Amino acid sequence: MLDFATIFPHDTRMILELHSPLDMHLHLRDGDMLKLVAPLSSASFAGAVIMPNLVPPVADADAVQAYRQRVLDACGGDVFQPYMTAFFRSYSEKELATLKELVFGIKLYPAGATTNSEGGVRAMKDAEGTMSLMQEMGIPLLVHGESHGFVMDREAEFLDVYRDLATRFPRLTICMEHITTASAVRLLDEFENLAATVTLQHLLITLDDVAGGMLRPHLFCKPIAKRPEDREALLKAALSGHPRLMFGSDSAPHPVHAKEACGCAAGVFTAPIALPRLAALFDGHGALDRLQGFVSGHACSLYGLKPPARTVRLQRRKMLVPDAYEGHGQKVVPMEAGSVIPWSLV
Ligand SMILES: NC(=O)N[C@@H](CC(=O)O)C(=O)O
Ligand SMILES: [Zn+2]
Ligand SMILES: [Zn+2]
Repeated sequence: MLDFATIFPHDTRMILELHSPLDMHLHLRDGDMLKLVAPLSSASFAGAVIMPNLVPPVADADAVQAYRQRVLDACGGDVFQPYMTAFFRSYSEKELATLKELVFGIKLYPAGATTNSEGGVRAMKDAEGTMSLMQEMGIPLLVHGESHGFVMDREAEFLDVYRDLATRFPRLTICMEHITTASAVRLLDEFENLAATVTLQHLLITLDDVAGGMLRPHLFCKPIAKRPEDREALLKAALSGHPRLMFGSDSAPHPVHAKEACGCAAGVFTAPIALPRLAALFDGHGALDRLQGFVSGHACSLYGLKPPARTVRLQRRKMLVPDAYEGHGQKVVPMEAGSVIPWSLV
């Protein structure tokens, strides 16, 4: 695996080759939605960490294996490695031993914090036994880190939980999923066993973009986008190549009728624009050489991943983002629908 992407600046089109890009946090759903969105991820990425918040959640070995097969079937012919996760609950040592062979990690949701998380953890102390087994067995813990407090403060309030877990389980790799605040970026540097993913939207937008003018349902997600200084801190960490910060799109498709509704579902659909939009962002900051690490290298080093060898080529040529993606009776609207991105997949 090469450390750096290959850049061909002499080409007027400017081609960027990414080696085995990975999406470290992805919702593919199931059924017809899975059939529509899986190929849009496998067209760009060599692999992805697949979230388990289906209804019912993916919470045992049989469910993981069956879901993995449905994901592979939906990706068609693309070489794509689904890194499966199981929904956190109290698991026995025997169950964890079986799961360890099948999953990348176990994903903890505080009960009710986000989409399909009702069966999540109600009291963190009930989770300790399983976490301690995970630590012994080397199974990473992925966390949706939000309290049940005021919406803008939920992540900041959860940071004490991360601190506590990182201290009490020093050999457990804990990934703070989709961080949105400057304080979470600072916490990353306090503990070697903490890692984090960050989404495309949280590098680009603030709450102003969601609700500062006309309400933009397709930018509404959990955790909600925060303040300009938070976005700056996330962007700075990503562009500077922070080794424990990884790209995780959190691409979370909901049918258009669930987004354009008086009760709007949380989740931004970014899978098909993620890599071109990231290339445009990193290019705009003169940091294209940092993209390979962000979308693959950091994750491979941290978790010892060996994704399938695949080269994904991007070019500095315009992409018009479709108004919607439709198929299999489903319709989903991507972020930046109808706009032009200066980069595209070759
Ligand atoms: N991010 C979101 O707003 N929604 C995600 C769940 C999650 O990752 O929290 C979803 O599954 O829709
Ligand atoms: Zn989440
Ligand atoms: Zn998510």
